[in-house]
Amino acid sequence: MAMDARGAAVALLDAVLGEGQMLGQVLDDPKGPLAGVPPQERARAQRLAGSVLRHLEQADRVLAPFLRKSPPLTVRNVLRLAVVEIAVEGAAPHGVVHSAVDQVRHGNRTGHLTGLVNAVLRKVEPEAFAGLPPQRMPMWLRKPLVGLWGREVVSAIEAVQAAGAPLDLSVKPGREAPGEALPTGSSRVTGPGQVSALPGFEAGDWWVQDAAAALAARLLEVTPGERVADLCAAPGGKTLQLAAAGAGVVAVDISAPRLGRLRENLARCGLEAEVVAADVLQWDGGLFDAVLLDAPCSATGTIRRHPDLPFVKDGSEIAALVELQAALIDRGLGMLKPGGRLVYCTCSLLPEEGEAQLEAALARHPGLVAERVEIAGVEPGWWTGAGGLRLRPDYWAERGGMDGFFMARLRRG
Ligand SMILES: C[S@@+](CC[C@H](N)C(=O)[O-])C[C@H]1O[C@@H](n2cnc3c(N)ncnc32)[C@H](O)[C@@H]1O
Repeated sequence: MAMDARGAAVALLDAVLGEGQMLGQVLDDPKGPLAGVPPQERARAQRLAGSVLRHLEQADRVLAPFLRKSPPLTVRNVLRLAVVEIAVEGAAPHGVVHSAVDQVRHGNRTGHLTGLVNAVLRKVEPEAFAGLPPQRMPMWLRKPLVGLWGREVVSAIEAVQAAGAPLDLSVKPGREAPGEALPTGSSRVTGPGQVSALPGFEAGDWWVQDAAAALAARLLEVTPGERVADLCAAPGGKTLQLAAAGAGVVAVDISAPRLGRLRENLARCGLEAEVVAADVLQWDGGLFDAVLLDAPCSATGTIRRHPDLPFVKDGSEIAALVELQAALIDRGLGMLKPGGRLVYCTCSLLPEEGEAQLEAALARHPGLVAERVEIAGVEPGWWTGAGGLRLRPDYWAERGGMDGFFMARLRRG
């Protein structure tokens, strides 16, 4: 029997919480647990698993009084899904309980736990959910952020993360996109739906890109005809912006599969760029008027779109990333013509991948300056004293927030 959306959601949760896999990895794996699940069911499963991961702490709190002994992970995930569906998704309890019992009955060596699942789900009070604070970030991330911005800001970020992310679109000049126009020029679509079904998708009038991410290319302010390198470019949101602004773009990334997506995006939107598969640290493409460097990072600014991240990452890779980011900055600066500019950005909340990288780059390169420029919709308070732009998920909280990002524009003397 083909797996339905609930079964697929539990399989996703098992892979994230049991095997430390990211949701995208599991969904893209042709031999993974979701192989053969029809697209609509997969999409619903992804949405449900995401909702559970955003509310796992509360679900466990609500379930705890009724579980003297912790059942196997897959049964816990069935219970968590049921509680979240009722309390957060507003599903009818009767159908949810019936489905949960059914899943456990037909599961791998879980049939003997149907009675427990039935009894627990009939006792829990999903209303108890409402009084609980939003799920906290893991301590390795939360602690430094509380030190930096205080508890209130961190709680506001967590509230935005729990609500999930709307869909932001960057619009090709002269075209239109559905949704609400944001102050920085992106369009925001709320509510679930298939991206490819939105008006203008086939025509390539817009592409999906978080509103905060879209500010990096704006900060670079390219003009038509400039030679621009987009380093670490795939899947290409920023390449599309630079190409749409009329620059001659060379897009470089180390990952061939991700560059495949970049090429698809260029083709759909009728835009052009030279695409190079290479390690930026080894690549020599001559000199450029401007460079955009979107360096690999902890991606801790994207938790509202990637609720699996806090359960898979533990911060152990950050030191190596910080080293790589500094090497990439130095390489990118070396590609600039005299007087050229480089925008460095990361979708990280952590200062070592943002503010501290700016400070260290300025110290390593005498004559280098950080430039602050006017960007429509960017509030003065988002700039740091050193001339970087710190974007936090709780900015525009009432509208659904934005990704956390740090970006800075550096000019070579
Ligand atoms: C944050 S993502 C880039 C997102 C992209 N700029 C966009 O706007 O769609 C970071 C990218 O860096 C690439 N990458 C990591 N190390 C690299 C290296 N040494 N050389 C080139 N690309 C690298 C990864 O493959 C990944 O696609």
